[in-house]
Amino acid sequence: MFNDRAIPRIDPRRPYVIGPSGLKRIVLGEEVGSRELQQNAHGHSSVKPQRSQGPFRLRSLVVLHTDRGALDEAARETLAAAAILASPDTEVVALLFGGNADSVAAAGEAGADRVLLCADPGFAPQRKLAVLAELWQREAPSRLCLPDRGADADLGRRFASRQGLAVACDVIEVVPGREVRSLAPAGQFAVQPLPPVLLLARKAADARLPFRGQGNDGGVLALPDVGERIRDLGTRSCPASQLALEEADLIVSAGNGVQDTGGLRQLAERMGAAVGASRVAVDDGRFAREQQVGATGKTVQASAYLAFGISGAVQHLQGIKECRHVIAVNLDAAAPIVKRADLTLVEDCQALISALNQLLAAERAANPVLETA
Ligand SMILES: Cc1cc2nc3c(=O)[nH]c(=O)nc-3n(C[C@H](O)[C@H](O)[C@H](O)COP(=O)(O)OP(=O)(O)OC[C@H]3O[C@@H](n4cnc5c(N)ncnc54)[C@H](O)[C@@H]3O)c2cc1C
Repeated sequence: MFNDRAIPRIDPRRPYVIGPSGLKRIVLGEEVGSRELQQNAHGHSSVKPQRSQGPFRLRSLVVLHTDRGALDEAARETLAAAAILASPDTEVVALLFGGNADSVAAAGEAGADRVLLCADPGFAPQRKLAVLAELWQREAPSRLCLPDRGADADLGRRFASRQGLAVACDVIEVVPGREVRSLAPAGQFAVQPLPPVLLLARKAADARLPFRGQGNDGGVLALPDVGERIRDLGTRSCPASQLALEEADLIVSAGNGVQDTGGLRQLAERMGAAVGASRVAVDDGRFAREQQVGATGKTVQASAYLAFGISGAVQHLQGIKECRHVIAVNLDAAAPIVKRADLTLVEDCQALISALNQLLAAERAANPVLETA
């Protein structure tokens, strides 16, 4: 175990990183790659060069579940990592579950040289394992990369276990030909010899590659009927109010500027959002202690954090530093939250909460399906 808080990442903008042990860790093809990137950045060329023209002798396989054909950031990062680690004679082959023609092009841009598509029947691990096992045998890749999240992580672990292959999870760094480093608790990371199956943590690689893959269409793989014995019971949604704040993707949060707490709770319920609060609003008894966000409350990671009447004191901002988008509603255009927010509405929050509630109520009345959703 190493104790190193400054965790190095695979960054294609740099041809390599020298680690604490003095090892050159990440090889970004040739040094030419970084010069091409600089040229692109200065507008000398808008088309990215191909990582490799081939011919290919080896293969690296990436398996991804798309979101209705779209590649999310974790998928792009995994393709980028595979492409960064591939030698010029290694072809990056991507298998996309639920992909379409658009995803073939997107995967090519993200670093794939050949893209294979396969239907996604949902949770069907045995059928997917059969496809993957066949592909593994046919292509004989030297490495399999998947994002360590959701369906990809599940399939990667099952595949490694079924094939008796060593696997590294939560990988944040790869030393080509040698070892991988994975996240471990308390700012540490664990080191293990480079295994054939890599499950990559978020941000293990920068998805903005200075090159692209060949993006060839490798055709469609059929899902074999292997008599799936695992039954998919589907997913059930629970009211956002029952969700732990740390798990919520959308949070409506109230500060001292919110007087209409009933209206705010109603808005959160109608938006399917969890409710958070500043310490002042909690101390005042308007919200429960477990709803407090900040240094002495919860640290949240929502995609969108709506801050109503919150000044944005440093202790509060500490709790929302990992939120993707922050929208602030405040009467004071100079409040500190404005600097952190991606969008600020200089507006009375009572009036806005009431208007949004009316809007959502009217929308539900016009579309009763939303009422039961
Ligand atoms: C050791 C320590 C730990 C702390 N930990 C935390 C913590 O974990 N979390 C936390 O939140 N705080 C914490 N605090 C408190 C923090 O310093 C602030 O006091 C607190 O965050 C302020 O809460 P607020 O923004 O809701 O209230 P205020 O500072 O009172 O701000 C209210 C804001 O609402 C705006 N406003 C008022 N009326 C309206 C209206 N009608 N419409 C729109 N906007 C309006 C105002 O312009 C203002 O910006 C901590 C403090 C200390 C010392």
